[in-house]
Amino acid sequence: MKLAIIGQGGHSKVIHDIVKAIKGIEIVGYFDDKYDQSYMHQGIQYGRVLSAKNMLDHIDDIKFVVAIGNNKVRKMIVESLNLLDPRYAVLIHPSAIISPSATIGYGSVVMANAVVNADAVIQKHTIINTGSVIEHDTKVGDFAHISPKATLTGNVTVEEGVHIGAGATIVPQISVGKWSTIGAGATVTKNIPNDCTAIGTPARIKVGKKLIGGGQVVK
Ligand SMILES: CC(=O)SCCNC(=O)CCNC(=O)[C@H](O)C(C)(C)COP(=O)(O)OP(=O)(O)OC[C@H]1O[C@@H](n2cnc3c(N)ncnc32)[C@H](O)[C@@H]1OP(=O)(O)O
Repeated sequence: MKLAIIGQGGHSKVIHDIVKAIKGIEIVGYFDDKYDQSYMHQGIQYGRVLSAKNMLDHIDDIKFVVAIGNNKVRKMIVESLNLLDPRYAVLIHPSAIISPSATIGYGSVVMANAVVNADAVIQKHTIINTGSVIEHDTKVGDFAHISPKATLTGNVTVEEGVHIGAGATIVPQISVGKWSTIGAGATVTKNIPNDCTAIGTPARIKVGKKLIGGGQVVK
């Protein structure tokens, strides 16, 4: 497979290592807005993010991955590129364990030692980061990021754009609403609405300096 990597920050270094570990993938382009102009070096194309699309003129079977950790920026770039879903690669580190009944959407990346169990549904352009666990029947929405060592237990729903912080745990049956953030190390025991941040054990919703949960202001 020929692959162009879009984004050249810290997250993309890890994706680069995954690509090398998978074998059989040839990197044919790196794209980032840090490159002022397009140029070719040792057979690899470099250029600004949106110029990645021009690769389609030269390589019919090329695939892309948007290797940017920020969920909103990743979505913005995918929308700007406006490519068909199958143009995006699914990259899974060889040490990850994926159930045969789980599904992983286009553009998603599963990092080393992650586990995705039976009937889990991972949608598009997600990051299933190092050592995270996605348990049976759990759904992870488009553009979500499950950080290292986070655990989504069974039948959890994580909606579009959610960021689950490192080491956080979501207990069974719970849902986390669109574009919300769960702090590192939190334990989420109640449903979390859209567009908010929750921290701690049990997790409370953060409103400015205050933490709100179970209908009462905790602090
Ligand atoms: C490979 C990778 O690196 S993947 C990236 C993984 N990234 C993560 O896991 C980060 C997840 N993000 C966090 O945990 C963040 O701290 C957030 C989003 C929860 C909060 O961020 P902010 O809104 O900027 O909060 P801020 O840093 O101002 O802290 C506000 C208060 O909450 C506390 N706080 C912040 N995060 C947490 C947390 N995870 N758990 C408990 N308390 C926290 C702070 O100590 C501070 O307390 P204080 O007011 O008593 O001093």
